[in-house]
Amino acid sequence: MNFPNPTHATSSPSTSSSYTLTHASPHFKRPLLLPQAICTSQKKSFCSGVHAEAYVNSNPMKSYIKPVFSVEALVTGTAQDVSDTTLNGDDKIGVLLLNLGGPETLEDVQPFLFNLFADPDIIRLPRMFSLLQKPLAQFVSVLRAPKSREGYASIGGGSPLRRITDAQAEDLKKSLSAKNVPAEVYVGMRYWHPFTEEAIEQIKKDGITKLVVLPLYPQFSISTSGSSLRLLESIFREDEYLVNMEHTVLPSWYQREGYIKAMSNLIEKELKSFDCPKEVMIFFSAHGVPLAYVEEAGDPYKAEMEECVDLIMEELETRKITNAYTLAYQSRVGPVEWLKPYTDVMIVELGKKGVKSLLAVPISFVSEHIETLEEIDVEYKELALESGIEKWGRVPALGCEPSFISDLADAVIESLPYVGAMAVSNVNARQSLVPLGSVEELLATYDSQHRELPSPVIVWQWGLTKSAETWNGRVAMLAVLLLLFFEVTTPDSVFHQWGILMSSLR
Ligand SMILES: C=CC1=C(C)c2cc3[nH]c(cc4nc(cc5[nH]c(cc1n2)c(C)c5CCC(=O)O)C(CCC(=O)O)=C4C)c(C)c3C=C
Ligand SMILES: [Fe+2]
Repeated sequence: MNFPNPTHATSSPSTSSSYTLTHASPHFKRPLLLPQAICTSQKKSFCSGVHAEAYVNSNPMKSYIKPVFSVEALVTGTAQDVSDTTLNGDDKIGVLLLNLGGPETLEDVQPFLFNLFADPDIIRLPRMFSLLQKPLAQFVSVLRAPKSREGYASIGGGSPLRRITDAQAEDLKKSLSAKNVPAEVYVGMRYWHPFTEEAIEQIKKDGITKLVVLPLYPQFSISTSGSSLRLLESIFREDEYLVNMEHTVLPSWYQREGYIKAMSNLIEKELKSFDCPKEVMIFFSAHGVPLAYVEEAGDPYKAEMEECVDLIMEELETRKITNAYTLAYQSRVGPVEWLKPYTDVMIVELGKKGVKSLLAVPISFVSEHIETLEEIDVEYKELALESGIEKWGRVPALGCEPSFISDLADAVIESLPYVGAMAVSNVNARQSLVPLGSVEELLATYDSQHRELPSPVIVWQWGLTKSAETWNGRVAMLAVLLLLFFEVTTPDSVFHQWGILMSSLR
């Protein structure tokens, strides 16, 4: 194995005084888990003469930060030099795009929410109560559905996520083909159609031999890419075909130059729509996660988000754009502490401080969805205008932006030399041998003890306001407590049977 010497691929963030840094780490201090950019790049030629930038990480345990990722190969010393790798003529390449999924109609909303809340990476109950996951998901989804349905009704009656992700898949396929890498691109959603299981069935039918797994989240979180990869891992583990299929995972890709440039282009363009672009505060708004995910389970989400924002601001600075900027976290649910600062609180504060122009930049997701179209465009805009901010703008999500799609295609091509087989015939051995190349390793890095996490959803229902939702929440809480009580006091709990019944909702 011949790895290049580590070098710093990213320079330290600008400390230009023209930036107003209002997020939590004023001196860009990063927690220990933060990816240190210990990689270097080499130009290599492979795959029908395609030139690609291949990144090789020198530290297997930190490989999650790199676009090209195969911990298992690195750990076992089987990583190949890129130049040694060619695709043989019989190879059929597949790319699996992983995404969240969203309800397509208002009738889909409750079962979609059920799937979301049934995910232990969203609500992680204490181990002894894990059988209550489905009854609880049913309960919470029924309670949440009316509010959620209202939101989806206001954006046209359903989530645009499937349509946009399908379009991204199609464009990615075209872009790969234009770069002389013919590949099939599949979409596997976590909580709604087309489910990951459906995508996998198609991958098997099509006889794919090399698979690149690409979660459509630029930054890694246990609750998003982590959850999708955990599901994928369990599907792989059960299946002889998949165990023998070569694959690799790109766990997060926010550091890619193409992505950073594409985001910067959108921001630069949108700034021009203001009368005085220099006076606009650039307001990055990321989807939040409960604080415990980061502080207790080791989710790198916050660190990756902060670094991502730094990289975008550095890129803008090279274009002489040195606006003040802020990073805040939106969409929190309930009084458990989520990542701070909160978007709504920050908007009010900025208004009080006399900020007059704000450009919102959704940063954690690459498609328009309910939280851009409703939460940012309607709720936060209204709040901003009430708070004294006079001019409001919003950067669109990347969607099918050609330079972004082209960069995703490059990321896929760069990862091809790192696909590796996990051909283990012994089922028991498979359990301990990281079936999905790097996935288990990756999850173990952050979530090694699979600790109990605070359940944002139950607590979120337990508010102190006098709204109807609060009363729903209190009833919900009472019912949950009763459920738990019966579960531990009755010898043959009825809730087991509920769990079985509810699995049919999937
Ligand atoms: C990086 C993005 C996301 C993170 C992190 C994330 C964590 C997370 N989400 C919930 C609860 C809900 N999320 C919902 C919708 C939703 N979430 C994301 C992205 C992230 N979630 C997206 C893109 C969407 C919208 C999909 C669409 O249909 O357009 C919902 C449902 C909508 C609603 O009722 O508000 C819930 C609920 C938690 C609890 C969580 C972290 C633990
Ligand atoms: Fe969410």
